[in-house]
Amino acid sequence: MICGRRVRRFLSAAAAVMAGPRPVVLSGPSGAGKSTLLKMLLKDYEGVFGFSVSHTTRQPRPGECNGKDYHFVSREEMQRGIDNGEFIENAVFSGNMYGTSKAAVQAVQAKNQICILDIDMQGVKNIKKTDLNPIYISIQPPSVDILERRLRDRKTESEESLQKRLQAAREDIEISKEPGLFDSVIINDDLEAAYDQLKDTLKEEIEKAQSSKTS
Ligand SMILES: Nc1ncnc2c1ncn2[C@@H]1O[C@H](COP(=O)(O)OP(=O)(O)OP(=O)(O)O)[C@@H](O)[C@H]1O
Ligand SMILES: Nc1nc2c(ncn2[C@@H]2O[C@H](COP(=O)(O)O)[C@@H](O)[C@H]2O)c(=O)[nH]1
Repeated sequence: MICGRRVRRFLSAAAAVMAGPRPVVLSGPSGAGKSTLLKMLLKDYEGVFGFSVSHTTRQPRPGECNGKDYHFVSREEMQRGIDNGEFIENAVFSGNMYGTSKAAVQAVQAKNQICILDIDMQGVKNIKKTDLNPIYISIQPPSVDILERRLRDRKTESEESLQKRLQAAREDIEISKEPGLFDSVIINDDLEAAYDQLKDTLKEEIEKAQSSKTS
């Protein structure tokens, strides 16, 4: 009996190792600081994290790279991929289509890296229906007024897009308070403090990923 239990424990530990590190979902309002924080992680922990490159139908911003920041595609191409079952999740945000392809996640997991998904609240709800089993982290702004200032200063949005994003942000701020929806909710007021909190939340996974690289 004890032996059976030990074998089961051994097998489930072995399965966890074989499955690789748990992915990480970073969500939160547009402009809350998700990309800023994830770029810090990717730079400081080279080879430990890998970014799940989403598909989108929105136009690239100055400096954004196709295949690195997003796969920029037409609505027709995106819809074809969705119809062919190529996406784990997809959503319409501020009038544009976004989605996480199975290939994007597999490309990171094949390298045994911690896969980071930067997705909106609809994506969070849809990923919860899958067996991806990520760590869910919400990045929140200190207030809607500060969020608006950051988005305006970023100079990436038209007035129409900015207003849509602010409306989605108000909804996101409310939904993110739902108990159990996120493993951690980080208020990005001071950037360094928010980054420290993010690293602390991911400490165990980072250590596991680092030790599996050296062993
Ligand atoms: N703690 C902070 N204090 C001041 N400015 C910040 C802070 N964090 C991020 N920013 C700035 O706010 C703007 C929005 O940040 P960022 O682009 O990372 O947001 P995001 O959540 O990834 O947005 P989106 O979902 O639209 O891609 C950027 O110009 C960034 O430099
Ligand atoms: N559900 C998904 N949401 C995504 C995905 N990729 C990005 N996003 C979210 O969209 C908004 C807007 O992004 P932006 O780059 O246009 O500012 C933001 O909240 C992202 O998190 C995705 O694959 N699925």
